[in-house]
Amino acid sequence: MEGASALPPVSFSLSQGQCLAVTGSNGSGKTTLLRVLAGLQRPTQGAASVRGRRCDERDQVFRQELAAQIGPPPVARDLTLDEHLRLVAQTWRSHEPNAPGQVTGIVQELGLGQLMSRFPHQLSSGQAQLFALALTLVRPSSVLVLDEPEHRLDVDRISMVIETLRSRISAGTTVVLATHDPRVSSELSDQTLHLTVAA
Ligand SMILES: Nc1ncnc2c1ncn2[C@@H]1O[C@H](COP(=O)(O)OP(=O)(O)OP(=O)(O)O)[C@@H](O)[C@H]1O
Repeated sequence: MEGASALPPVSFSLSQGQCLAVTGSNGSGKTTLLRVLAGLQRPTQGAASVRGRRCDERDQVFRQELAAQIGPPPVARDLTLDEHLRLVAQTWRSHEPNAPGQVTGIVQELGLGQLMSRFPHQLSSGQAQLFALALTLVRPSSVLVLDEPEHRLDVDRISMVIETLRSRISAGTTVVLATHDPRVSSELSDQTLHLTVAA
């Protein structure tokens, strides 16, 4: 619809190690807000910044700060999960001697060990969701932006994701997540931003 607003006016700031849960009904603008924060979309009004730097995915300094999982990630059909994760870890952590250890740790945290030799198209939808999260966590970041990290997960896997994110937040990572799950919001967030459908 021409002239329709995808996101109502919002304003917030977060300190290091805080978690904001963005809630609201379908179409209220959660993903749009996350896309703005991830620098994938410019707001038509207002501004978003991370550590004083405008959100822009083309800015390499910004990209080093913020990792986002918004929708399914692009994947290579002929690389296994293990190869994907090692590729991302080696790209972002080339100067870290323990880059392979980072992959192992995340695979364990998210219970993906049995799936590492599969291709992405051989995963269930919930397994694909966990893999997408692993791809996001395997690279360094001080800010995580996650769109419905509980999407398609069973209750045990949601607990696993909550624990994984809780440990990142305790270690100082700032998290902004959109969620439809009150448990994710109540167990992780310091602040909640509830969006209502823009007029
Ligand atoms: N590519 C697009 N082009 C035009 N309008 C869009 C586009 N993507 C989303 N919108 C519109 O922007 C508004 C906000 O959508 P958004 O995806 O941010 O909502 P959401 O809160 O994440 O919804 P959900 O809970 O269903 O994921 C909706 O009215 C939607 O129809």
